[in-house]
Amino acid sequence: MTRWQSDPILTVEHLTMRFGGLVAVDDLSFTVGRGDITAIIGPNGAGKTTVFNCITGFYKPTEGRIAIALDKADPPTMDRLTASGARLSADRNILLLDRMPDFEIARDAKVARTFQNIRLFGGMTVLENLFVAQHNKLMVASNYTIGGIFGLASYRKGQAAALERAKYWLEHIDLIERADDPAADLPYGDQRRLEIARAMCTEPRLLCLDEPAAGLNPRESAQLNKLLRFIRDEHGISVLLIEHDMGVVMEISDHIVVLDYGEKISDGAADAVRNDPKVIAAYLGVEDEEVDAVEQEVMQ
Ligand SMILES: Nc1ncnc2c1ncn2[C@@H]1O[C@H](COP(=O)(O)OP(=O)(O)OP(=O)(O)O)[C@@H](O)[C@H]1O
Repeated sequence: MTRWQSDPILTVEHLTMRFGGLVAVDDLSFTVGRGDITAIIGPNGAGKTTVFNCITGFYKPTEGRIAIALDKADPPTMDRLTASGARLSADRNILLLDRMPDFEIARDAKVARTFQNIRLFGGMTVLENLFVAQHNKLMVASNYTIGGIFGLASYRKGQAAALERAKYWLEHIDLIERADDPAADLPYGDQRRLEIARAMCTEPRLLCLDEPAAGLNPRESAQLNKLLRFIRDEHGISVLLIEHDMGVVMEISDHIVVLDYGEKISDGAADAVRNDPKVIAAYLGVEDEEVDAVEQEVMQ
């Protein structure tokens, strides 16, 4: 059994998102395996970003359930939780993201996200960008008081740990030499990796990346692949990404979910999805009736 079947960290069930009369996501169900790199792919307008916006709390889904399981997911517990109207199960193992505002999804469920367009603080240094990402943790260490910031040993310890974490990620994205430069001065590919490092400084459980390879040259794409593999293999973090660059998707994904017009048309390992006639048809833009013909061609 695959990890997305036996140990899902994220379970999306019957997710529907309507904007007026437009159904952007239509009864979508899929899971994300713990420790897997999972890609959501599909043609423009397929609903990928809308799915991300529902998972990260930017949109409240019209219908459906989105659950994070800290440890092994247990469907009966999930059902009891849904029926109870609460957002956290009694055993504190399952969180229902569709019932949480975005800041709680980031803070409590530990879902981190990057966006299609780069959202670094361009005027701040590279190091400062990684430091501000840890603001929440530092505020906890200060006991949320000014006295804490100036006096508490826990704050000083938290500050030292935040710096260590920032340094660690700068070393792993090969930007330690640029730590004091403004983030806006970095080449585009470096800025993309810095955004991912910034998300990693929040110590997420699930890292959601919206088109991380967009605009990268082949060398930068290779660096990105290496970083994402490192995050999965050395840190065991589950990664969910939206990506149009099929080179990146096929090379690093353990699991691929394909959307078209808001519906799931394929779901499986890279090889299965790559050869799925429905996926080929969606990308080539042929009509439904022509899928059979495409299937025949692929099989030959
Ligand atoms: N806030 C919104 N209000 C109205 N319609 C929206 C909204 N957000 C998305 N849509 C529509 O929902 C559909 C899915 O859009 P979405 O951005 O999720 O697709 P996508 O697969 O991410 O596309 P792309 O690959 O081009 O980024 C599109 O028809 C889009 O116009």
